[in-house]
Amino acid sequence: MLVTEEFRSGFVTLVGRPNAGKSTLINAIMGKKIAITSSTVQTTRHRFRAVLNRPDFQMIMVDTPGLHKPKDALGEELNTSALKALEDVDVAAFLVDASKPIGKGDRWIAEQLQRSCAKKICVLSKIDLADDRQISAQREAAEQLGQWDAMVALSAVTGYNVEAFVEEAEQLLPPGPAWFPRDMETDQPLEVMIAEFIREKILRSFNDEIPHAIGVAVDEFEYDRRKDLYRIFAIIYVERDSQKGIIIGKKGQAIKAIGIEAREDLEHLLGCRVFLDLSVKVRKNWRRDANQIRRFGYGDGVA
Ligand SMILES: Nc1nc2c(ncn2[C@@H]2O[C@H](COP(=O)(O)OP(=O)(O)OP(=O)(O)O)[C@@H](O)[C@H]2O)c(=O)[nH]1
Repeated sequence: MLVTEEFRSGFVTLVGRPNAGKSTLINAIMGKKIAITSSTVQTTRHRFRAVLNRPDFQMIMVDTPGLHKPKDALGEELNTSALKALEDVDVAAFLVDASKPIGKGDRWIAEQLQRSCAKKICVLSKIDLADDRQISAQREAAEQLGQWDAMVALSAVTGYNVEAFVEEAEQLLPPGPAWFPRDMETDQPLEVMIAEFIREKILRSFNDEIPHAIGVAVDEFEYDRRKDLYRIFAIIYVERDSQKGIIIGKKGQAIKAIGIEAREDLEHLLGCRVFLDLSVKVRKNWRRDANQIRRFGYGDGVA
């Protein structure tokens, strides 16, 4: 590609408390589902990149696991991964949920951020859930948290001001050539995306302990050119026999429903029919086992 003087490119890391809306914002910017989202905190376990290609810039967005007080090895790995993503980035976007009071967690993240050399944008997210009074109070409170190069109040669900965020971030990117191929949208391997799309359906189907206790791995996937069909064999790992029973459900109803929903999403992602085989295995206490966490690719995404 011809690099003109005006072309800008660089890395924008999104950080915030769990559930602040980071993954939803990335999907809204990309105009398609790249990241999984759910109301369960700690949905994001992989640090991955989504690449926004426009004629005059390339913006590489880094989604990070929500920063929080870690309770186990998985939590620690996720925090380390998110903080690491602040090193060597051009822009850090700090998401603060506009509909919730600013808390200790937000203050701690803001402090970490102030140490980074990156340009900083404060994003007030989910403003569709807040009224004008709340938004302006949140704006004032966010200004007290640190020095920001820009502040944007937006809703990733309605799309309001999403483009304004992109424009602000673009202005803060340095001039430079594209770092990634111009047709690339994410650095997540297909296998990882498939496992994540399946995990999302489980997060959305169960409350409480189950979402945190599961890990999903693709055991095998192959494309049948003749039938234009992907055959995918995936394993859902749980920590206890009782959890296995819950995932499978009465007469296999629960796992069947997960399979149907996941298959629809995967057909959209892969652009062809999908045969999906899901099985459930117990791997005791995998969340305390750093090696197993890495095997799943959670945290740094390094298997
Ligand atoms: N109403 C509303 N809901 C939103 C908005 N953005 C995100 N959400 C919801 O908030 C929840 C969390 O969104 P995510 O994008 O998964 O949040 P996250 O910051 O990536 O979460 P972690 O993976 O836990 O770090 C989901 O249920 C989203 O649908 C928004 O602009 N408006």
